[in-house]
Amino acid sequence: MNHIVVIGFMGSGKTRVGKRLSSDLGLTFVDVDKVIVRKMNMSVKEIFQRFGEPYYRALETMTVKALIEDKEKKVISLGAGLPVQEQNEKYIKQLGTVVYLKGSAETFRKRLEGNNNPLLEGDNQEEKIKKLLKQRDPIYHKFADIEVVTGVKPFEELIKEIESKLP
Ligand SMILES: Nc1ncnc2c1ncn2[C@@H]1O[C@H](COP(=O)(O)OP(=O)(O)OP(=O)(O)O)[C@@H](O)[C@H]1O
Ligand SMILES: O=C(O)C1=C[C@@H](O)[C@@H](O)[C@H](O)C1
Ligand SMILES: [Mg+2]
Repeated sequence: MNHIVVIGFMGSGKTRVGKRLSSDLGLTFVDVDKVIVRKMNMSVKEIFQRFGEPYYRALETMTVKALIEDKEKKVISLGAGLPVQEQNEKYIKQLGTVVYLKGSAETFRKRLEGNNNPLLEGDNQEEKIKKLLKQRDPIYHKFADIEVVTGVKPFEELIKEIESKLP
């Protein structure tokens, strides 16, 4: 399918950018985390706590597979950890045009203050963000058809840049 797929680290703006692209382009917006939360009627944190991370990852893969079969073109934001799971590699490529919102650990640290994500729980959020970003950035880069940097220019300009690069 030829969806528009927004990827990037936690706080990179996948939801905000995805929603805006969908309204500009007249397409439905789908946030994979939200699809799962709705289906399970539980927060991401609760799913991690009750069933464990591998279970959440399996739900992500199921959701992506269903979206590949969805014939209505959409803007889709993927969970930040989804592209990192090897089992999803072949599916992401089948989803559509991938837009990577790249950014610095400092940008994400500021945006993620008070965030409830299970992977950033506890002390030293800054170190956790740096370590995860270092590991994940090359993976996001590998999937990107379009790569833009978030946190350096105003939101409106970022949207214009992405829209000018879309096929
Ligand atoms: N280009 C931008 N400039 C400034 N702030 C932004 C920009 N994009 C997003 N933000 C802000 O950063 C925060 C995180 O954005 P958003 O929730 O869209 O990120 P996300 O990638 O969906 O995060 P998550 O992985 O946690 O779902 C929000 O407060 C949002 O308004
Ligand atoms: O970065 C991650 O691995 C995650 C990000 C969130 O969007 C959720 O998908 C979940 O908390 C895992
Ligand atoms: Mg989001």
